[in-house]
Amino acid sequence: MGEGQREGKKPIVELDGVGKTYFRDKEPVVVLDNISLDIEEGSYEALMGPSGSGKSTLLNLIAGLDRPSRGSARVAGQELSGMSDSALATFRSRTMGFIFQAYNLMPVLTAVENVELPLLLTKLSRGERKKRAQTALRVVGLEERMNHYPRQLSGGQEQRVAIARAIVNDPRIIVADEPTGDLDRKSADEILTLLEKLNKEFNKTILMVTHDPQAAERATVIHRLDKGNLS
Ligand SMILES: Nc1ncnc2c1ncn2[C@@H]1O[C@H](COP(=O)(O)OP(=O)(O)OP(=O)(O)O)[C@@H](O)[C@H]1O
Repeated sequence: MGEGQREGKKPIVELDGVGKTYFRDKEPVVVLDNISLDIEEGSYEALMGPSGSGKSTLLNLIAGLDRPSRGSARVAGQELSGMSDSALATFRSRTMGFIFQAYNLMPVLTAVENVELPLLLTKLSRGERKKRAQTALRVVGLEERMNHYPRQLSGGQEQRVAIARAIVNDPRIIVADEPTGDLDRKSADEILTLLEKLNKEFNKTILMVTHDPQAAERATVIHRLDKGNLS
């Protein structure tokens, strides 16, 4: 047995001494101080903390939307800190699914066309793209609405379309920033149940930023961020 096999699988997210400093009027603002965090593949983890504590900044670093100022961020086996913009874009399109509070659907596109969008960057044929988009809509229970426009859908349904769009490229990790922030309790619970299904049935690793304690409780691990550090 090789050394690697004996050690077992490495975490899908490995942050070591990660910091992020922004500059405002040339003054440094330390948003993340010294974050070390491992996330195992297949886990469902929540990130909580007061407003301005750096939750979205941390999520964006893990997702490859931004780069750390200090430290090492290894995600899905790749070191993100020194990566070029184009390498980061490739990393995101292969590894990440994104869900935001504001669903960010294109109003002029139907549900199925919105879900197909991430696949336009791939070499898949038109027919294959449509088939995959329909499959993703089936997973979120919205196949019947595939030809509806966003304005013809409820907020909860719009978020389900956004989730279908997030999973259409079969990402290993889903990052969700306040995915239930704009929804009533019932729709929020439906979205949380769907995220649980993606985690349990499809083995997606999920990292969710939330202010909602009921949402965080559905995750298996809750991390708390305070003034740029995990407590
Ligand atoms: N691009 C940027 N340039 C300068 N400062 C930034 C930038 N992005 C975030 N910040 C600052 O970093 C701090 C943390 O922001 P962040 O959005 O990560 O917090 P948060 O915990 O997600 O907050 P909230 O719960 O209110 O969304 C804030 O003080 C914010 O103003």
